Amino acid sequence: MFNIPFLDLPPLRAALGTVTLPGSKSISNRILLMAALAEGRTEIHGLLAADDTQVMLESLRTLGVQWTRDGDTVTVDGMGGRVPQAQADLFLGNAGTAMRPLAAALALMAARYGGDYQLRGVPRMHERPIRDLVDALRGLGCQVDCLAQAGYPPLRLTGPSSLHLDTPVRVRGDVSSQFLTALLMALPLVAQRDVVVEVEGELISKPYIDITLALLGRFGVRVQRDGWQRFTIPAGSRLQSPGRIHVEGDASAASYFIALGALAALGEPLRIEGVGSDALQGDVRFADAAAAMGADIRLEPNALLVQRGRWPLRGIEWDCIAIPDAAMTLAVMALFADGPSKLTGIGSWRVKETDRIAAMATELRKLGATVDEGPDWIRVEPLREWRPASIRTYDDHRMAMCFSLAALNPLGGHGAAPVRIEDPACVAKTYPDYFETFFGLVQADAADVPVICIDGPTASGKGTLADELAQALGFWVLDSGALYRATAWAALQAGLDLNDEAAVAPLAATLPLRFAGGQVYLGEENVTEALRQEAVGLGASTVAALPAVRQALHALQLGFRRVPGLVADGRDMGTAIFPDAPLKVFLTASAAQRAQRRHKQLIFKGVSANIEGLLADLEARDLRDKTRSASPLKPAQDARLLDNSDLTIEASVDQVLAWWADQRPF
Ligand SMILES: Nc1ncnc2c1ncn2[C@@H]1O[C@H](COP(=O)(O)OP(=O)(O)OP(=O)(O)O)[C@@H](O)[C@H]1O
Ligand SMILES: Nc1ccn([C@H]2C[C@H](O)[C@@H](COP(=O)(O)O)O2)c(=O)n1
Repeated sequence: MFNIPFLDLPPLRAALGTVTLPGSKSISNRILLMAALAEGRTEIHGLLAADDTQVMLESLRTLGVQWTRDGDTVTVDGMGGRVPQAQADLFLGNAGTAMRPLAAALALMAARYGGDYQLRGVPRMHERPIRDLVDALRGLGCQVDCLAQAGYPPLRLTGPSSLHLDTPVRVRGDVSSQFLTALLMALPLVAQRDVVVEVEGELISKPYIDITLALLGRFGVRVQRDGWQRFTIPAGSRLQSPGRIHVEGDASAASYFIALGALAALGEPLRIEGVGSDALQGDVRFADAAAAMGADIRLEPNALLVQRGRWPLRGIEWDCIAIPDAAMTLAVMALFADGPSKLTGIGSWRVKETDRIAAMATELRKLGATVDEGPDWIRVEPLREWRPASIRTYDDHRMAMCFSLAALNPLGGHGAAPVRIEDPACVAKTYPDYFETFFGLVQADAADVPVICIDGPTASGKGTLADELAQALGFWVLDSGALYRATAWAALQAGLDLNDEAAVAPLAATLPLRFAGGQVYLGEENVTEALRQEAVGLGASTVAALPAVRQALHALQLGFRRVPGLVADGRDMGTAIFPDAPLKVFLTASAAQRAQRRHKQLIFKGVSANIEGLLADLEARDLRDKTRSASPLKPAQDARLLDNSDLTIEASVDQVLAWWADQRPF
């Protein structure tokens, strides 16, 4: 996950490949709660691993429910209708799918058996209304207190108290369908007689109620539904584990990849695995809206294949009442259309992680779009001239994910503007690896992918600086010295003369080199430590002087220029490999300082070294690197010089980040 203040996306041109969706958030949290309330043990496969499911799991643990995790399988020992802990204080972050159902289940259990539970969350959770559920629970006889503001969390649920199950429970359905879901999941706990729930007002997000009913069915509870106004939980209903259950892929998350396919899968379709025509989730109907905009979509039972169809996309008017979460993606797709698009039925956006209508309108305007909004609708004009924009995400995972699609702007006409996503880690709520997955599918012109070059002599701190910059910006790193070191090491292993260009160059051209998890492998062998030996460094300096070796490693180095960007460390990054890089830094420090740093580094690793010897080796290496004819070590004409002899690592990093910030258009 990119746990950094912002992530810059370069302009993107195409998409290709296969994505396997993470488990659905809505299904994961419903199943977790039902499994916890049920009798018996439930093995849940494909559970979403994200913040919202984590808060549910932790809350269940606090309540005394036993569970274990093995990869994406979680096994829950059901508590059979009675919470082991009669008292608990639960923190539920901003997870509506945890707050509402837990509130209903714990209120009923406190009423029946006695108890004292407090439910709280992040500040935004305390602004999200829960009055309709509180009113319904109070109507049932539960004791529910709003601890701060009436109608909002935090809540305190206490008991015992007498429940009135003989008259229908009334709940409003026009703010959030989660209130009804919460009651439907909790009421089987007390259904000694038929319990009737009546919905007041037009029920929104009906497909989510379908999911609830289908999952209750898997847990042995057959709710009778009369239209969308009346639901009966039959007397004697009890949640019983189905044994094993599988969580289907997240259909709301699929919307980003459906859009990606519609915009940018030009030759062959993007394959999206985890949801398809068999999906329980209503958000899969997002595919209808995308198709209406012109996407070419094929459905398989558990997969979607999407490519660009009509182009530009068609502007649409769409009632999104059934697909509120996925509908945000349509608002960004609308930028690529041939006319305006109007999305209606999205009043619930106002009470989600943020006021999504306001947030969406504000951020689309930053890109240059004309946007109108109303209480429950938004109208977006297509964009002709794209502006680089820094997108605020409001701690809302869906803002971050759907605005990643704005980086496809070169496809929209006169674009090619980078897009900055602020606080990209907010995707942790439902899709921690979203950006990694996205980057694995998209393609950009190499010239659009930014590179920061850090060249300089040995032990000046290039590698340290490159790693820190890459970490701060979410970029890839190229340690080009490792390629020369690996060549020297392989040549030494093969008993070659390091000056034998004809023998060493073919070795460089076919190096089975692999970087993984901060380690360097040659074939199956981990050579990380071996390559850092001083003798190998000196050997690298020798083979690096051979033009055929440099030529053999050229294409390999270019291949590291990948979305979202690269920090490249070496001797000729700015002069020979990435001459068009937007920022080149030539990093130096006095030879005495560098010898001292290397000495400290070696002693720390437990390698004995003497400072005079190191200084002599380092000066010999400098001389060879600077005086060779092929790509000698020297600053590029447009390089910024940074002498860090008297700078800390942090100060060097801050300086380069400041130079980088000056270049960015945000
Ligand atoms: N500004 C700095 N101040 C003090 N120490 C530093 C500074 N920058 C780097 N160092 C330390 O110097 C040592 C050498 O740094 P590093 O390995 O990054 O150099 P390098 O230029 O990449 O070397 P090489 O070219 O040999 O790979 C490390 O122990 C690092 O922590
Ligand atoms: N782009 C590069 C990177 C490295 N070299 C040579 C010169 C160095 O002495 C040797 C080892 O590099 P290090 O790991 O110390 O950065 O490799 C080069 O010529 N060009």
